[in-house]
Amino acid sequence: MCGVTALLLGDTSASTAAIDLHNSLYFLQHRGQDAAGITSNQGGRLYQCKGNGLVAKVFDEGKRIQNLPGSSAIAHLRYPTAGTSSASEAQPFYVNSPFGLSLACNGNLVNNEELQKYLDLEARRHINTDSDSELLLNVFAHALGELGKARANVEDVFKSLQDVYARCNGAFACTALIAGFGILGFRDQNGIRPLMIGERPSETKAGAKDYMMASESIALQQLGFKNIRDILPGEAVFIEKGGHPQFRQIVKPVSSPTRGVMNPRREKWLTPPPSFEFVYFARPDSTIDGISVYKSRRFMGSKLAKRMKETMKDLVDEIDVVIPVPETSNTAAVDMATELGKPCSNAFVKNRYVFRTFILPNQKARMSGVRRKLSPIQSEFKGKVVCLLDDSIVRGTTSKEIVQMAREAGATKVIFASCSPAVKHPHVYGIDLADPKELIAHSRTDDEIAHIIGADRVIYLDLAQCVEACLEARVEPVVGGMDITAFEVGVFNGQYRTAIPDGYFDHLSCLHGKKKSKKLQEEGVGGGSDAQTQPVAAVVNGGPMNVSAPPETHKTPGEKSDISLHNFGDEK
Ligand SMILES: O=P(O)(O)OC[C@H]1O[C@H](OP(=O)(O)OP(=O)(O)O)[C@H](O)[C@@H]1O
Ligand SMILES: NC(=O)CC[C@H](N)C(=O)O
Ligand SMILES: [Mg+2]
Repeated sequence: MCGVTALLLGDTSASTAAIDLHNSLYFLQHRGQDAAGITSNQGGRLYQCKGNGLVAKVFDEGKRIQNLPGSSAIAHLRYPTAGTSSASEAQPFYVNSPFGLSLACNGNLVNNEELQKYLDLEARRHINTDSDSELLLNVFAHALGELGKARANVEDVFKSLQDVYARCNGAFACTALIAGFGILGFRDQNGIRPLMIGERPSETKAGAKDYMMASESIALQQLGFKNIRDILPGEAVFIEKGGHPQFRQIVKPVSSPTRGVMNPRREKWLTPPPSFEFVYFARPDSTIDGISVYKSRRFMGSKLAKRMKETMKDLVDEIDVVIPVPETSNTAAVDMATELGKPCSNAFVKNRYVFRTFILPNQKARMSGVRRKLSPIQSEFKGKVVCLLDDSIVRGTTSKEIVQMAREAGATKVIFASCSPAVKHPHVYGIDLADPKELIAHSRTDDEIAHIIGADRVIYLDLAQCVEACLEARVEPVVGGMDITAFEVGVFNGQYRTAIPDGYFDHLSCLHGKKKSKKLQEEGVGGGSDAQTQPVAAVVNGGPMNVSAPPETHKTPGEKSDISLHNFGDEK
């Protein structure tokens, strides 16, 4: 679940877009901890800094931002779902033709093989990594190039996007930069990944406005952007240098009985936001598709408590205390405890120097991460029946460790409650949950799950209640007459929003197996590092990279067009 942003300053002579974008990445760090990057644009030149690691590391605490001049820029935070964790797959991606394009993508495509063939045999474009986002960028670049123009206009950009929507199957919310021309944002026709846009007055040019796009509203809000509106499913927005946003519905939202259909009476589109954003991914201080993440989590907590009172009354009576598993479930815990009529205790302390564990790249790191991150206040557990509350149980890594810690601290009974329904199916739209065998709830009963994690009882929120919680948390009408009636809930019920090609899951399991053995090799179990075989973009500690100059399109006359690539990571 990556994070993307883009900024175009109203003052085209300003050179500071990367400063704000660098800031924006700190607000979205929870969406991807593996890699980060920014591409900026000054005149006809693109500048780039990207690499593996947290934002602070990649940009050397901000020191590298001074090498990213320009009044426009795009940025990315990566949590890999396709390809590998190599620094060469850090984003934004760049292609020189046509015009000099750079793209950052949050999402996951499910027809990569088909796209690879198309790009190889028909479009004749070279793909240098295993990243699906590089495929998407090349589909777009090819369509734009095929128009055969020396200079593109806004209509050309929108027209080329039609090819992206037609060929790319899966989820994508992207920001892109066209050298010397402007910034672009677009969201797939299912609206599976979020993207929004806001505006603020320019600080340096009277009457002009800055425009920024981001995966979550909090990044826009904290940087002073107002009039924040979601980009709609199937919609794109292009902002030309010195211009205003131009919106275009590239394709209609997908029609299905439950979503993306035109409501004939109200002439509104019904759109399904992604449920996992509300359960886990997004920050509670963000609003997505008009729904407050904070409120949705509070409602999930109170609804789960109601379900517990209905289905396990005797056990509820025994509970002494409700204890959230920090950090995401903190928001739901007070409402749950209030509804149950029990005290709530922050009896697990989160180490503030350890980040999210679920999105770490391998199981060993995830397991050691939990103990490093969470520790119990012993007195709050000793001799008590505790109800531990988490937002989700996915692989069971956190719950297993946490239950054990609660018992070690003296709890007499442990009930484990999950604010989301059981995660039984792979996530195919941007969460690294490809292999169902990794999911603790896949083909298991609640009792079996309780046994595995060592709890006396496990209870989940109902899918219908989870959806209700999100619907009740609406705080703003969605623009464009979109109405929300349903959510993307494939992980819970196995019904996906897009066609999944035959053999896709087997293919993913196989890739996953390969990645695992590669990881073991890197860790020395089986020997051999692949440091010699990195794709060319993975230049260790970067330096300018010699690539062909983009054509003279969208450039101020006399300006040079080249790109300085500065990649970090893959350090062995
Ligand atoms: O069953 P699992 O595979 O362990 O996955 C679920 C857990 O992972 C996440 O926590 P994480 O530490 O990533 O983030 P948080 O601090 O935001 O809760 C989530 O909040 C659950 O606690
Ligand atoms: N989580 C995401 O959005 C990942 C983007 C892309 N699929 C990658 O693996 O880099
Ligand atoms: Mg958690």
